[in-house]
Amino acid sequence: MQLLSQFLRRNETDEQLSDLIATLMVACKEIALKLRQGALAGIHGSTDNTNVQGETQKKLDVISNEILKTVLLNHSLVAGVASEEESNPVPGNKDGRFLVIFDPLDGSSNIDINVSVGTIFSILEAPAGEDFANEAAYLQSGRKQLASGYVLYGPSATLVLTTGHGVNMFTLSHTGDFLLSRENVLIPEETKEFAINMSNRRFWEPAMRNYVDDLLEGAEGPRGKNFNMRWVASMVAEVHRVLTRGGIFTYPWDERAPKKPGKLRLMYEGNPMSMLVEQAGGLATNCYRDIMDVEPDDIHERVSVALGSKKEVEALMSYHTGEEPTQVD
Ligand SMILES: O=P(O)(O)OC[C@H]1O[C@](O)(COP(=O)(O)O)[C@@H](O)[C@@H]1O
Ligand SMILES: [Mg+2]
Ligand SMILES: [Mg+2]
Repeated sequence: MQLLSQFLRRNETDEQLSDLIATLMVACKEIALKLRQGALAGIHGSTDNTNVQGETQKKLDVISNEILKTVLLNHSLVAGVASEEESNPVPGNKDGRFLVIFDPLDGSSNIDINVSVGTIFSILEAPAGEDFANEAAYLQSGRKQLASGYVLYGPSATLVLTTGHGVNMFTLSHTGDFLLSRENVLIPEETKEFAINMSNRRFWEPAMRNYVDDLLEGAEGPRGKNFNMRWVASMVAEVHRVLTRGGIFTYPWDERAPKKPGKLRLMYEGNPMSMLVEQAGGLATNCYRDIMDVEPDDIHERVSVALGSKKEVEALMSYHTGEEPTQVD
């Protein structure tokens, strides 16, 4: 069994980047421990606070955010962090080399019902001479990411990581180490499984309605095969399924908030997951173009997401031939 640190060394990963990833895992292990204790650790329920996204913060959203901030900002290589749960980026060491962007707890609605949640992260180079309290330094496209990944807190805690050379999985052992459990993950090109929140159907673009309607027609319809559907309501769990056995996951634009390009966040969710999916041979798009090509204007910017098995995402895109829906003001 190979330790995460041994694996990174064997693959000649930049030493400072490896050091940062190890530090991130210190924080994720702490979150995993809290989750394991569940109600006994006082992590269930909501706070009275609303975050910058306008969402009520769960207790564990706040706890995870604090753990990540404390651990990362104590690291000399970290110039600053940006979090889904923070209104503004938080500066670290002005001479640090990295920026870390994270969704401390993804799938928050699942905490209280004991279903999988996760931490998603994206690592960027800190541009020299910038003010790391200001979001301008962080507004880099997904293509600039040095590394990205997530830790899925499920029946086992699993780190899924890319440093730009494929995707690998590491499972947290009883000794507290992340051990290599799956190497060179590749997403099958074709699938018969899709994931979308069907309750929003009436708000989607006609192209998305037509695509999903055709999937539902099954073997008798234009797609000529039967599809199955899954919806966990934790992006980490959905992406993990896609990376493990293929599939398509989409949270598309919808007209409930027409000025927002989608529900999910470009910097905290869209970009890191897109890097993993592309590195595993899949596609990650906003239905019209690659998510990692979107130039961010705002640290909390939203994005429409359609990712997974290459041929299925291409099939979805072939329905989207018109103009992209309006983006932010
Ligand atoms: O409840 P809905 O609308 O189906 O949304 C589920 C989606 O929202 C999210 O929970 C958003 O993430 P957060 O929990 O970090 O806000 C995704 O993980 C998931 O895909
Ligand atoms: Mg999230
Ligand atoms: Mg979150």
